[in-house]
Parts: sequence; structure tokens; C-alpha cells
Amino acid sequence: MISAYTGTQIRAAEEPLLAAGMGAVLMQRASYGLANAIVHELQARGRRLYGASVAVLAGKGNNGGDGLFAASFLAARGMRTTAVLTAGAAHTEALAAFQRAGGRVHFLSDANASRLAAEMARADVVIDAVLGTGAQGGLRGAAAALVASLADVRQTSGGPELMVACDIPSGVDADTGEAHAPVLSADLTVTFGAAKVGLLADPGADYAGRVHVVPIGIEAELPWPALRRLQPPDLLRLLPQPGRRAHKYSRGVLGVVAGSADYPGAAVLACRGALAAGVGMVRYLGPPEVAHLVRQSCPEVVCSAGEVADTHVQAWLVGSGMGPSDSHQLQRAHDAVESGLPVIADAGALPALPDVLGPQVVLTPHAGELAALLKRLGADYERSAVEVNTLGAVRHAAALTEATVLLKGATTLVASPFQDFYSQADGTPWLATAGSGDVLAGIIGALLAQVGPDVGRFRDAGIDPDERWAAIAAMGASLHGLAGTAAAGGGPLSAGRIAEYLPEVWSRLVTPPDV
Ligand SMILES: NC(=O)C1=CN([C@@H]2O[C@H](COP(=O)(O)OP(=O)(O)OC[C@H]3O[C@@H](n4cnc5c(N)ncnc54)[C@H](O)[C@@H]3O)[C@@H](O)[C@H]2O)[C@@H](O)CC1
Ligand SMILES: [K+]
Repeated sequence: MISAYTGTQIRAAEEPLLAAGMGAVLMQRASYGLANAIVHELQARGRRLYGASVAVLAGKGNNGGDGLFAASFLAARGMRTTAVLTAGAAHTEALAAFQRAGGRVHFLSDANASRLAAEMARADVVIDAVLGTGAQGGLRGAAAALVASLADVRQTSGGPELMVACDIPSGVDADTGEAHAPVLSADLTVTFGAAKVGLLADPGADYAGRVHVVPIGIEAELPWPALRRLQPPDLLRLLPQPGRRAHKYSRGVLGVVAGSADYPGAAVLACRGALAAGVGMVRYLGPPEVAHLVRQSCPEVVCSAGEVADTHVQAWLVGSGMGPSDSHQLQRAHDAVESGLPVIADAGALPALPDVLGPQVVLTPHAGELAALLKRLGADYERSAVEVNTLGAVRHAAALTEATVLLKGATTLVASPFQDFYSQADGTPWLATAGSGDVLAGIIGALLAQVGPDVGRFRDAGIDPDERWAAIAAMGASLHGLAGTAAAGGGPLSAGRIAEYLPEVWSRLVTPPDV
């Protein structure tokens, strides 16, 4: 499990160590870790360190100090070092160390910003150390001009080979992941003490590249994380495993209310996702023509035209492939939510449910659907407003609906109404394909149906059993991403193949390939 913290939490964790006079030690650990990460990255790329060039964009705060100290370590390994001081001043000891190690210093001004950008673009490595957790908003003035022009040069004519963000890409909000343009896109972010929330939420994650955490000794002071990310060992620990005496009913039955005359395939894909994710049985309720197609494609599914009240299940999936005119299906979706059972509510069900739900109801909107949901509940959001602050939007929706809300995207965010957050990014852009969300709904539905009353495994993994719904949604997103990545194999993908690959991905989690 990766734990991420807000900038404020990190600064509070540093406080006792700073009060004990350890500020310089923390900075040495951070900057040494940054230099080492750059050395490893260059070595992994087969690059010689000696004679390679590194340029630091250094702000006046401690983030700039980290960058300058790191460059002085790199100078000791034979790298040629240049710094651009973006604020006319710099951390005193770090600048002195940088100059002692032979680094060249430029002072940024409006007049030289584009010339310095062109010079920095010729470096092998650029360290972005303008703003860290102490940032208020984004880059301004000459620093913004320098970064905009460097980003431009990089996009048009390439170079520098390696862009490294010190702690966080400057301009990304460590607490939310909002990005105040211009922001340099890093290949690697070396972050100190622990991951920052803003590195694991879009759009910040777009700029972070690979995230490497350098421990600096504040770990014991860290509070409960603001956001978490499940990793394969967590899935292994949390996924249901059938007992020896299990039967199909004890394994969990999922009721599916999905599909319509216009979108019958959504019901099929949702059922395939559910079957692939280990549910004991799927019962489909819906129009006869959709049921016919479901039977043809998934003979395992038990189909009927019955009602929710007469259908014995452990969880419901509602909404995939349904529209506003599917009144009977929408009534069933409503009844499923009213049953108090765990429900995954997708697509067409989202506009039709009661305003206030419960944590056992998992809503799975994409950005546009989330904006519409928030608007319906009186919050003023457009799709673009969701996209610039995904974490803020998903938090807001969970607070208003009192449901668990999963926002689909390159990074999938899950918010519980108890303000517990997960971020999963196990997928591939190839997953952005029609029907992919229907399969995700099926997977989450299957996990909800299988969770059962034995929730000790959640407690053992540091998850409050009452808040397990958000973890289950995150597990579903992770499985969906892993299966999609495996199915795509680097190339295109159609949604049905996500379900085809899921059992193999699951079994690889249980039995890693080297065992
Ligand atoms: N506090 C600590 O003990 C440690 C901090 N570390 C580093 O310190 C960073 C935080 O340092 P600071 O608190 O000095 O803050 P930053 O280095 O993030 O920058 C804040 C400085 O820039 C100014 N500033 C804020 N927003 C600005 C903007 N939009 N445009 C221009 N200037 C702006 C502030 O007035 C302040 O002087 C971390 O990100 C990390 O890199 C590490 O060295 C580890 C130890
Ligand atoms: K930075």
C-alpha cells in the first residue's frame, strides 16, 4: 500500500525534527536521495555520469536548497552543473555548496528567460526545484516564462533527456493535484518523506512521471494518510478466496440491472466482468431482448424479467447501458438501492437515484457524469472543473451523496463519505474504449457480492471495516487496470478482453510467476 500525505501533513511531521535542530540533516537526506535517484536513472539508461550535464532551476526556498545540494553531490560524480536562480536568492548553505563544487550560477530575469531556457534544454538532466510543499499557487513572472519556454523547446525539439521534479513538479498543488500552468512534465519525481497526494491525483499525476520516495526519517511522525493506493500484495490479502465447503450461494450472488434496447451489450459486458471476478452466480433482470443476448453470450447467467424484491442476491449492479426512458429498469435500480444491500450504480442510474445514499452504494461516474451529478445536487461544476481538480470533485460528491464515489480516469480516484481516499493507476490508455466501464462495474459488483460478513481481512490491512466499500471499489479499479494492461499487451484492446484476462491476472496475484 502506498500512503500519500498533504504538504501540510508532511510539514507537520517535519516539525518536531526541525525543532530538534535536524533541519540540515533532513535536507542532506533529501538531496542525497535525489542525487542518487538521478545517478541510478542515468546508469539504467546506460549513460556515463562523468561529463554529463545537469541544470537546476532553483527557487529561494528549501525546495531550491534540495536541488542545489543534489547538484553539488552530482558534481562530485563528475557531472557539469549549472543553476538558474529563479527568485534572485537561494538557500544560503546550499548555494555555497553548489558553488564550492564548481557550479555555474545564472540569475533569472525577464530579459534572459528564453535564452536560459534554450541553454537548459541542452543539459542532459534538468532538476525542477523552484517550488515544493511551500508553494502558494503556481509559477509567476520570469520563472513562469522560463518554464513555459523550456516545456515548449522540449516538446518541439527534444532535450533535456531527463527531467526530474524535486519533491513535486513546481506548480502542482501537493494537497490536491491541481496544476497551475506552466508546469514541467517530469520523467521522474523524487519526493521526500512520503508520497504527496498531488502526485497521485490528476492532473498532478500527469506531470509527475514515475514517483520515487526517499525516506528522510519523518516516517514515525506521519499521521493517518490522506490518500492510499493499493498494490498487488494488498489485492492478494483482500481478495475473497472460496472456503473448501463453499457453494455458489455462499460465494455471493450478484443481481444485474443493466442494458436496454439501445445498449444491450452493456449488460453482456457487465455480466462478463462479474463472472470473471469470481462471483458465485449472476442473476440478470431486464427486458427480454437484452436477457436473450445475455443468455447467448453468457450462458452462466440466470435471466428473468422479475423484480428486485423477489430476487435473492448479496449485491446489485445497476445502470450500465440504461437511459432516462428505461423506466422499468430505473425503478429496479431505485429498488436495489432502497434494499440496503451493497450496490454499484453506473451510467444511466446516476441521474435517477435518491440524492442521499449510503457508503455501501458505489457510484462510478466519469468526469462528465460526475459534473452532472454535482450540478443536480446544487454544486456548480462543469466537466472541465472536475478535470482540473479531480480529488476536490470526488470528495465533494461523496460528502453530498454520503455514498462511495469512484471517478474513472487515467488515475481512478475513490472517495468514501468518511473522507477515506484511494487512487489507482494500474491501467493503460488503451482502456479508454467503449464498454470498458461496463466491465469495471461488473468487477466491482462481483467483489461487493463476495465481501460477506467476514471483514477481518480489511481490518488486518489497516482498513476500517465500515469503510471497506471504498477499498472494494479501489480493488475493482486495480483489477480492471491490471487485466486491461495484460490484455492490451501494449496494443489496442476491446472491452470484452479485459474480462477474458482477469482470471489470469487474479491467479498471478495468488501465485506470483517466480514461485
Ligand atoms: N521542511 C523540511 O524540513 C524539509 C523540506 N524539504 C524541502 O523543502 C520544501 C519546502 O520548502 P519551503 O517551505 O521552503 O517552500 P518551497 O521551497 O516550496 O518554496 C517556498 C518559497 O517560495 C515562495 N513561494 C511560494 N509560492 C510561490 C510562488 N507561487 N511563486 C514564487 N515563489 C513562491 C515562498 O515565499 C517561499 O520562500 C519541500 O518541498 C522539500 O523539497 C526537504 O529538504 C526535506 C526537509
Ligand atoms: K519542485
